[in-house]
Amino acid sequence: MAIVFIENLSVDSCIGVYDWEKRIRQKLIFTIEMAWPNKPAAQTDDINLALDYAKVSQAVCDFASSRQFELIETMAEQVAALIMQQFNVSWLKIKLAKPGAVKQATSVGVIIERGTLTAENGVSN
Ligand SMILES: Nc1nc2c(c(=O)[nH]1)N=C([C@H](O)[C@@H](O)CO)CN2
Repeated sequence: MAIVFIENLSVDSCIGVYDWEKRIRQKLIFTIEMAWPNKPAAQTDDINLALDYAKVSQAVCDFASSRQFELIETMAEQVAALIMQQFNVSWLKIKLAKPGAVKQATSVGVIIERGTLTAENGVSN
């Protein structure tokens, strides 16, 4: 199985349920795992056959920093859809943390998994 991952991608976003939150920007931290058949890229050493984690990271930053939602659930869902559509990813897992949200906790957030793992998208060798 092959997974391309992005760990602790930090983005400032306008996110939150309460009125005061709609007037500020808060830190969101994305950790993303994406299934990808890595063998073609590894065998040819060709970035065009790889899932480019730099391009995915930029797309997530651009999206999350320019959109406004109340719930982190909505943000996670929309980012999942963006990655799956724009980068042809058929399975992914996103952990989205909002570290400043609960004073007594290091972090809070959601984890979602979308799509299916198949032999074609990376579950097997
Ligand atoms: N499951 C969720 N619970 C809460 C969310 C959220 O997005 N998902 N958001 C808030 C507030 O915006 C909070 O972050 C303010 O401290 C509360 N609970």
